[in-house]
Amino acid sequence: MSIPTHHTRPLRGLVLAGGHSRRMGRDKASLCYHAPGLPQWRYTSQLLSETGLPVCLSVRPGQALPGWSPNDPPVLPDQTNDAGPLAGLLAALEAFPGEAIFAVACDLPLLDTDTLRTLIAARQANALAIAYHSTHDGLPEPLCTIYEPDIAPILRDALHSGFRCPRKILIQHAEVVRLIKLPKPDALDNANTPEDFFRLKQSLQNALPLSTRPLTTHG
Ligand SMILES: Nc1nc2c(ncn2[C@@H]2O[C@H](COP(=O)(O)OP(=O)(O)OP(=O)(O)O)[C@@H](O)[C@H]2O)c(=O)[nH]1
Repeated sequence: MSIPTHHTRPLRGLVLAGGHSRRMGRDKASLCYHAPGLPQWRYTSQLLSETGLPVCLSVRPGQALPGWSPNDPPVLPDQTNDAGPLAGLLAALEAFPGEAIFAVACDLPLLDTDTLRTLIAARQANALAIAYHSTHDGLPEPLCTIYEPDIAPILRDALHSGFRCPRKILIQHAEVVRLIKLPKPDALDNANTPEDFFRLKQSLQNALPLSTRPLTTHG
């Protein structure tokens, strides 16, 4: 009889969209980088779906996602108020026991399916989390990361003790975290401020062939 290993557990995508976006000054999940009317929460969810994963959308309690319809993936509210993305992660691990969660922030406009697929292929027995090294400081990137089900007690303890920074949790439990190199160095550049929004939107437009670039960079 084969012994079940972590990487054989079913995997589910989770779009983290429950932030307050205070630095951006408007809801980061609703910003459109790729096409008018395509909010970043839906774009991220589509990327995860393209890798073949079922997806759900992580929100704060009582939060409505603008534009959400029953054709979109289901919404999963946090069980704890104002605890940041850790609350979303834990809500998903508890709602889908025995499943691993691929948690992806909604503020990564340069993310692509290759980056998601590379991380999925890096799952291995005994790694409770699989993450990329940050291009900027080499530390774990906690919000484009696979969390195996057995990491739930670690996250629950952290949440209850008020230690709510997912990156610090991964650093503190480095012995169960597998870190790999990002295939595309800017894939996890995140947009926190209006300046980030315009810079990353411009960078996406510059990557398009000249003939297909829109006339305006605003949207
Ligand atoms: N489910 C859930 N997701 C969150 C929560 N807080 C942040 N996120 C998500 O986690 C990711 C990173 O969020 P941050 O940039 O750290 O925080 P933010 O609240 O969105 O932005 P700031 O208010 O500017 O700090 C984003 O995808 C957020 O939508 C939360 O309380 N619950």
